[in-house]
Amino acid sequence: MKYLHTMIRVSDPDETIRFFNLLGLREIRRMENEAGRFTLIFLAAPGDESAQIELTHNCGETGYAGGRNFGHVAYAVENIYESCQRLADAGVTINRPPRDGNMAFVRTPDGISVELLQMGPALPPAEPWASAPNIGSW
Ligand SMILES: C[C@@H](O)C(=O)SC[C@H](NC(=O)CC[C@H](N)C(=O)O)C(=O)NCC(=O)O
Ligand code: NI
Repeated sequence: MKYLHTMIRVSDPDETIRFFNLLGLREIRRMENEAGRFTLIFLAAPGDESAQIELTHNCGETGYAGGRNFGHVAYAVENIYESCQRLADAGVTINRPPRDGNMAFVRTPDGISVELLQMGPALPPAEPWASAPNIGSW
């Protein structure tokens, strides 16, 4: 068996694509279904195209409230501080800052939790992250 993708339903596909673009993912294909009034958009990191996230947008459907049964999707990043700074500069809330130089959590525009993990060993503590508080329900 081979892992293919995780699917999340999204209220605003363009806003969600912009979010994942900040993480370095790029759209690799999309499927419009006129009859079903939905669009599927697949994104992956260049060089890691086999690990995809599928965005499902149902026309006119918004206001998703996250089910407790879904946890998060996780990505390994080259530099957790640079990734979080890029997200923060773009207005994304860093809900669980990388105080330990290793792990951070953010959320997609619909509130899906995304874990960011430092590739390899944790980085040394660095401000502003070392003393940054959790934000929101974390
Ligand atoms: C292409 C393949 O990866 C799919 O996931 S298609 C699965 C299919 N999706 C839809 O019908 C999208 C619109 C639907 N209204 C929805 O919101 O899912 C499907 O069977 N979805 C049902 C599901 O529970 O995933
Ligand atoms: Ni699917």
